[in-house]
Amino acid sequence: MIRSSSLPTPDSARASPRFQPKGFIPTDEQTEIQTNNARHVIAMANAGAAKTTTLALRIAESITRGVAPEHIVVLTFSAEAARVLQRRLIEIGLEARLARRVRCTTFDEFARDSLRDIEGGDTPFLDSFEAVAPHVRAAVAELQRLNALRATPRELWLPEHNAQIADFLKLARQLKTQLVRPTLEEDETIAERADALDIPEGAFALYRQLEKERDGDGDGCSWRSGFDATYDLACLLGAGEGPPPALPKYRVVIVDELQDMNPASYACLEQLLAQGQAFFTGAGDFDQVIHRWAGADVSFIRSHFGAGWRNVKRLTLTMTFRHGPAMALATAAFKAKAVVSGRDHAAQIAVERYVDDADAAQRTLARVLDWQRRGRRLDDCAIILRSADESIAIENALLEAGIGCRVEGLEPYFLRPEVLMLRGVIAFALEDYESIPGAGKRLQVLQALELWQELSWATSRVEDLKIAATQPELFDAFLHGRLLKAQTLADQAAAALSADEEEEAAHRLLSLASRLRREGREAEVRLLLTQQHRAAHTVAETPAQQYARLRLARALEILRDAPADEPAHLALERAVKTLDLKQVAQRIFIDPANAEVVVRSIAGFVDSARRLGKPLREFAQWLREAEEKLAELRKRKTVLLCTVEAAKGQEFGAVILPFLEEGRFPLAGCDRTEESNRFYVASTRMRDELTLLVPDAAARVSPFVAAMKLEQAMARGRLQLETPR
Ligand SMILES: Nc1ncnc2c1ncn2[C@@H]1O[C@H](COP(=O)(O)OP(=O)(O)OP(=O)(O)O)[C@@H](O)[C@H]1O
Repeated sequence: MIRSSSLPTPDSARASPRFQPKGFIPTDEQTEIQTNNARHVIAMANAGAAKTTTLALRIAESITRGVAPEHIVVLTFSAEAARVLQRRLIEIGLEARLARRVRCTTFDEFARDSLRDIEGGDTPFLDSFEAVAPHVRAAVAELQRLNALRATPRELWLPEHNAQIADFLKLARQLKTQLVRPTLEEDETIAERADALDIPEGAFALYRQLEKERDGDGDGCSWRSGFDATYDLACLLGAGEGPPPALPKYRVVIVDELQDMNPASYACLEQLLAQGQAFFTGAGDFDQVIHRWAGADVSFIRSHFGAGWRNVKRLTLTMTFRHGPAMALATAAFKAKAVVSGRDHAAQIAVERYVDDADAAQRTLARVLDWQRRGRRLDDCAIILRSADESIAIENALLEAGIGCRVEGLEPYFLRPEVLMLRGVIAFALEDYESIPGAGKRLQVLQALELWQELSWATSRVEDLKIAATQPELFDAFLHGRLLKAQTLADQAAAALSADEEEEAAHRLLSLASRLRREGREAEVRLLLTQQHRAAHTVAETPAQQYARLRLARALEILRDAPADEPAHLALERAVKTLDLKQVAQRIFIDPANAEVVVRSIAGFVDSARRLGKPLREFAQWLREAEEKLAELRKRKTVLLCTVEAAKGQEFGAVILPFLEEGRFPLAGCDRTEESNRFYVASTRMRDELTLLVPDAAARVSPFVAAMKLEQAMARGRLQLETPR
């Protein structure tokens, strides 16, 4: 490994950095960071002030000075930011073959990889609240059991419903980012600790119980969900029993999005720096904290970051290069801070009023078309949404206009399980399986139907679903043999087995029966067969499954009985009402916000039928064609439809922000400062043009728009451009 001579900069190199980027000349501030001798360099700066670019310069400089790319690691909070930095290395002119060898990853991914090395194997990863919820329920049941055994059982708040479980899981994640261990001090009680943490006693008791379960029976951690790895690694590194486990020894450690760090990720970073005796450079912007839900802890970072380190240089990047003075001034007004533009460009900022969502979608589309008409690249235009479920009207408008769109941070609403499920219902009602193109899509539809009918099927049975998806006859058999048939004890048992296991079980039964017969034990044979007969005929479905089955049968009848020339949306509205999807969503999804999304995406789906005005069969045909068209459009340049979180770190020639209404952005019920940070992130993604879509009624307009003091910013911006520097 290349050691200490690799980064400290000789005076000659300081005067003229050896790495020269392509396409721009670094400012003195950038050069200072690129070539600095200090072991720790920290740069906090505004949006667009070249943080990512300068970190890329620093990396390229290290490589130019002989550090192997493999000895450099970039850590970020979001995967997108890691990708952006890796791309930026190439954009500034570092050879792609070198850039690709630099490890750019998230803190949690890094922690997961490190734990895999330390523990010598993979730990199952649960990637959603839905996947973790059964463990929470089991822990609640265990706590209730233990509590009942006490001489005087305590009154504990324990989550029962999905929404409460979601709240608990969010709280548990916060505790972990703060490195709150489940263990108690000597003589400390659970109630005392809960009190100190300012959380209900039951919540802390459950946190302890769940962590105990996750810890496994002494044979290692039994599962992890998001951010658990960072917490586990931080705990392991800080355990204090002997030397900490070895981490990969990096010579240069780079952190982008520094503001999103928390005590757990900081603990991992400190060890990484210490073990590799690494040089550190980090950059961030406190106004871009939008991940407090995931433990981003500004006060901790402000007060602790680098506090115990020696040889720390805090440097600044004062100019934004992303946009011209008008936008810089609007941002300065919005965040009440100094923002200076280093770009001579007259940014266009337009505010447009809309009457309703459909109108906002049409105006968004008009902006995109105008951008395209002026010869600008579609993929340099982004529509940024506060909430993923606001995409529906816009997706419909883009699709109808033949504009291809790619999504980040959200799922196209056509692929949401509730819409896939409805498409399955339509296909079954019309007996037109071809309306769902391709076996892959049909498989997704079958899986969505399973989910919505609240049926469980062993993962090993996915193969059966795949086969059903390829053959129309089996697709139909799935409807009658699985979805519309009351589940029996035998079905239940079979569902838990793979196809091979089921065959083996049947074979075992036959062998047993024939052996008993050979041995003349007829009574036992009869008993065996009676048991089997009973299992095959005893209905064993939950009330929810029965309700879902009857509702599905009724919805199919409604669609089949619809007059052939009736516009599809009327029959669909009746079917959707019968399916009662909102209530089912509240049961299936852990986060209550999901139930709202379900209602909105179904409404969007029915709305596309309403606008088309055609009968069901033609609507199904249109869906198929629309889907094929979409796939075709995606191969060309596409406009980006994304959430604020996904847009972070990126930049676009044109940015459109629709639905800027009080209650929608800022989103009702969310922390106001964080909402303001989100708006700051979203609006500062623009390079040349920004469109702000606001409601017609002035009283409903998002206060964020007024806070930008646009008229003033644009007038002063123009003046700045006209005045020679
Ligand atoms: N010296 C320079 N001259 C001109 N343009 C520059 C210079 N340095 C960086 N840029 C450009 O400025 C823009 C913003 O840079 P960058 O993305 O690095 O900012 P950032 O601070 O990381 O932004 P954010 O935090 O908002 O994601 C990019 O288009 C980049 O190419």
